[in-house]
Amino acid sequence: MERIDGKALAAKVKAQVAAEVEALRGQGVVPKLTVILVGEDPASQVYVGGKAKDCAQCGIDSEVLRLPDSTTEAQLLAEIAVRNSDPTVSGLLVQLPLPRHINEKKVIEAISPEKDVDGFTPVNVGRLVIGEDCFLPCTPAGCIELLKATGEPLEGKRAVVLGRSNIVGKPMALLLLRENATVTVCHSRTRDLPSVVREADILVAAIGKKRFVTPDMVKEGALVVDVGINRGEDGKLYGDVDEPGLADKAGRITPVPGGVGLMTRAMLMVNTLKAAKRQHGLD
Ligand SMILES: NC(=O)C1=CN([C@@H]2O[C@H](COP(=O)(O)OP(=O)(O)OC[C@H]3O[C@@H](n4cnc5c(N)ncnc54)[C@H](OP(=O)(O)O)[C@@H]3O)[C@@H](O)[C@H]2O)C=CC1
Ligand SMILES: Nc1nc(=O)c2c([nH]1)NC[C@@H]1CN(c3ccc(C(=O)N[C@@H](CCC(=O)O)C(=O)O)cc3)C=[N+]21
Repeated sequence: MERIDGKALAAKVKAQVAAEVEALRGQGVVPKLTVILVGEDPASQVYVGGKAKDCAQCGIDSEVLRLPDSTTEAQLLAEIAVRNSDPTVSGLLVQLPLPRHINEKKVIEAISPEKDVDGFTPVNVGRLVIGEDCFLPCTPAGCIELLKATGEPLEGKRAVVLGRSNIVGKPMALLLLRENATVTVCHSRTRDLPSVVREADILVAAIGKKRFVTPDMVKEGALVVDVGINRGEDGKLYGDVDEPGLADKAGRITPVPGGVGLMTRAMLMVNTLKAAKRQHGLD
């Protein structure tokens, strides 16, 4: 299979954002992203560092608020409220997962929908479902951009999404539907999953299991988007798809690393720019 270059596409998207940010700054508007990180999760530390770097590349101001693991839910909600009403903050996100003593649902619901650059709040999810303008969740939006970059039409294709989480699988299915693909969603209760997956012209794997998708499950010529980020015992990153095993098949695949993760970050920059423009009546 041929690789779809997420690094190149992410660089292109960020360059476009940077050019628009520069123009906005000329009009006196400075986009800013605030990331709230609670606790010491090592993966989250890495992701948050990546986001700050992307902001710098795009000319977007960024602020990371690091709160200790002992932070109470009430304290976190109070910090969110401060950013919601701070006009210099364009986009606000709370890095997941949160420590167990904090209710994730309550926290997400506290974020102002106009600053919800993750697209996780019920208001944005609802807008997505009914096809209104909204902040698209970054990972599924990045997957669509990677698929479109292949130049292959998505319309009418049979798409299979592996996984039904609120942040990846479910919104992914909605975005593919919007592209006029015929969409099936698989999960842990799906019967005879390999035979469903074999039907896919477009396969999006987001279940969080290292190399779960084996070559026998993949149709010849398929477009495969590998969302999985699994750290192996060797310390390396592995996708949900056995990419080396697909070497001799026709089709295209996004690599891990170098695929969806980078596009997730690029789409966050797109959303932060969009938030800033809207808050200044420029969109
Ligand atoms: N590249 C990126 O930017 C991002 C990558 N990720 C990665 O994507 C992966 C998925 O993340 P996320 O959606 O948050 O994960 P969740 O754990 O929230 O969801 C996993 C989904 O996969 C399903 N599933 C689990 N095991 C099986 C199985 N054996 N057979 C069929 N279905 C199964 C679950 O089914 P059920 O609902 O029935 O339990 C669930 O719907 C992870 O590796 C994560 O690290 C996530 C976000 C961003
Ligand atoms: N509120 C919130 N929003 C998120 O968007 C969010 C989150 N919480 N929690 C965790 C997941 C995961 N996620 C990734 C982001 C970048 C890479 C990424 O840059 N990956 C690189 C490799 C990074 C590495 O080498 O470790 C790549 O795939 O090439 C991966 C995964 C965002 N998430």
